[in-house]
Amino acid sequence: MSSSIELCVSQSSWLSPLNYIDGNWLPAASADYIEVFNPATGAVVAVVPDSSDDDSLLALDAAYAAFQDWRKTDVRTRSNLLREWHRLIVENTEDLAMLMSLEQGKPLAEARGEVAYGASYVLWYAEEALRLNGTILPNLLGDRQQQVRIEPVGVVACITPWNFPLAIIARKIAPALAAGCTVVAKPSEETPLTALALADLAHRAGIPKGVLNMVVASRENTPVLVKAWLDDPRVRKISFTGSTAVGKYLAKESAQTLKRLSLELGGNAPFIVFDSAQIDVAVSALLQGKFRNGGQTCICPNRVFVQESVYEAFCSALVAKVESLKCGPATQLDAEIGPMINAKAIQKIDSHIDSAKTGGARVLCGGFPLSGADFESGHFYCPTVLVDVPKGTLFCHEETFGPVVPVFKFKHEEDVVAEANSTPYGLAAYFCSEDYRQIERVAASLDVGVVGINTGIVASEAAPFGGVKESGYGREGSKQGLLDYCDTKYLCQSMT
Ligand SMILES: NC(=O)c1ccc[n+]([C@@H]2O[C@H](COP(=O)([O-])OP(=O)(O)OC[C@H]3O[C@@H](n4cnc5c(N)ncnc54)[C@H](O)[C@@H]3O)[C@@H](O)[C@H]2O)c1
Ligand SMILES: O=CCCC(=O)O
Repeated sequence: MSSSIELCVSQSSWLSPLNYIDGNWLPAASADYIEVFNPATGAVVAVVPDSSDDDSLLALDAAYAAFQDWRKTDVRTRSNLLREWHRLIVENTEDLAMLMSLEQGKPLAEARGEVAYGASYVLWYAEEALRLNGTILPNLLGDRQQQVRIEPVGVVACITPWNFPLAIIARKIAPALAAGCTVVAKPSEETPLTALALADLAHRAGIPKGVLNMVVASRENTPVLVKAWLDDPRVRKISFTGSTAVGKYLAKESAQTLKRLSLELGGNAPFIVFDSAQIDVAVSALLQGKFRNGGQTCICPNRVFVQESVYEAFCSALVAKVESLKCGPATQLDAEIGPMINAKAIQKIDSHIDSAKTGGARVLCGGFPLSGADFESGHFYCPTVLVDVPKGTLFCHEETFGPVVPVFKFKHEEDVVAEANSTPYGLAAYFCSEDYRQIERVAASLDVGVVGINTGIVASEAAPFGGVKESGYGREGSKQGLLDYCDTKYLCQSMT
């Protein structure tokens, strides 16, 4: 029998938030609002401002003004403010996790994990800020000294998706502030509450007014709100995480003012099981990666390729595990898979499964949305394993973003590597093998930014995270995630 709780956020201001601009909490200039829903129940959790370009320009004015001082603020002060922000995030883990589960649906244990994960980037960049050194070049010119300085790019616009409401925005804001940039941010309209709570904690940490600004808008108003930033030369960088379609639009529209871009876009990760793999290791790696956030993770394995000699053994071990996964709302403490974000997500999953079934795939478990009292909103999908999936089905072209494992059979290493690389995406790839030569060969041949080998969990604040091809460019995490917010300035000074 599972124990259940009420999702209860003790800080009531987090449930009626406003835009955060220049250190103040403001309604939208239009005074319009939008509702935020709990994807597990369909109930309205809160209302937030439906902002437009008036609001995004106000935020930009504040960020631009604040940049003039923040860029000159000594690095120790910036680092200490980030440390204090980190401390408050950790101290408020329970409220942040409850809020995240309410608006995004992920199980509470996973939401707590995301708070720790997101906070780890804030601490990392508080530390890395202290090591952002320039260089004096070797004396080649004799009478002139050459030095290279690292400077903040300026005002950064951060635009984020709904699937990791805390971690993704934290790992943009923290390095931007560490580098000396100021920020205008727009979280997803599906999950703005956690981001606004982070802004509240940044305010309490003492981050000066105007350094961080956050505005929220409906899907309808978002293009006009963001266009004001795209067209304005004061915004020097866009850091975006979301779909490839929107990423391409931002790249095109920001070309007029030649902004720097970091684009963390969609993926279609392959997961390859070679015949030398340990089956139990491969199954558990797949479960870790695939079912994170109910399959709604950009680096989730989306296509599973299994070598023919281990195909039957792997599939039956996999099905036994998948059948035992527990779905439910975050109010049930033993739930492992929460709801999908909305009804459109359920339709997409169904369409991928239908396309595979039409091509001859067999469903070994799941294959349908869940109904009943625990699944009130209709947004829960039964964890699914499909086998004998033919090439060319929708799984091969688009990310599914749901708890579905399509399994493809393969014979030869070179064929599966070609197949793995055969999408326009290049974010993550995984494989399981115990053959060290094969590990080296395959890791080198996969056209992606992130590779998991005998593991399904790869991300950490110390690692550069990001993709190649149509999964985008730029990296988050690691030193590189800080340098992406910096410009290089070369000084050549006469010494005579
Ligand atoms: N590579 C990564 O690190 C990573 C991480 C998480 C999610 N994702 C990807 O994000 C997608 C899921 O998130 P989503 O559905 O929120 O993506 P999305 O692209 O629809 O939305 C992302 C953000 O962009 C905003 N947006 C939408 N239209 C816009 C426009 N015309 N101009 C400016 N902003 C606009 C949205 O309001 C939201 O804040 C998936 O493709 C997933 O793979 C990638
Ligand atoms: O969805 C993408 C982010 C996932 C991660 O940070 O590991």
